[in-house]
Amino acid sequence: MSAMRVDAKVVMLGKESVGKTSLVERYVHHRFLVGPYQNTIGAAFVAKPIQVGEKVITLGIWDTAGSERYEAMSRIYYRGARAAIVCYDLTDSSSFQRAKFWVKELQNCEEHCRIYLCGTKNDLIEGDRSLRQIDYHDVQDFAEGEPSSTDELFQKVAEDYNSSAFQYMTEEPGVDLGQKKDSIFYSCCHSN
Ligand SMILES: Nc1nc2c(ncn2[C@@H]2O[C@H](COP(=O)(O)OP(=O)(O)OP(=O)(O)O)[C@@H](O)[C@H]2O)c(=O)[nH]1
Repeated sequence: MSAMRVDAKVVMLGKESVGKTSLVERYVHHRFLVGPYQNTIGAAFVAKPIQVGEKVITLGIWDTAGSERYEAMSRIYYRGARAAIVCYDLTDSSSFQRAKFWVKELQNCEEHCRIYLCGTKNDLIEGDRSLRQIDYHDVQDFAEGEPSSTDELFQKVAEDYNSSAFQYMTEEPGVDLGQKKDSIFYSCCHSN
């Protein structure tokens, strides 16, 4: 089996059980995990080619373990990432605090990493609005965007990477390609 060339490293971050693995499974394998919840140990990797215009961009997606026990390992996995999908569970306010922790850390440590904040388990709040613990206005202070499908989220990651790589080739040397601190993209993923 030949190895696939990865264009951009993407890291999934967020509190345990927010649904990072499920999001990746849904996107890459079009399946929703059933059965008892199995927490990720360390991290899992999958490469996913995505069509962007006439090009194919291959994302190397690292799905990290959300348990705080593995926090030091997650730091290793986000190093050099061009994008981070920071997930929180819309029905769990503590997961939003944890997401803010990762956003701050990435902003301080990985200036070329674009940040995508993703609210998960939208289906639960669609079934019962009272379960919602994080209001859309709470995220508006530091992120902007629209509810989107999992496909749309990863497509945006690939397109943003592609346009920043293009900028890199055409801009003058010394131009800062880091994401502006106030331009975090927000997505509240619903099933495709
Ligand atoms: N209702 C609902 N449940 C979900 C959704 N996504 C994940 N879950 C459930 O939440 C639990 C945790 O999902 P995972 O995808 O394993 O969570 P994780 O963030 O990868 O967890 P760690 O590996 O511990 O970091 C599982 O029981 C999933 O079935 C969703 O969109 N809706």
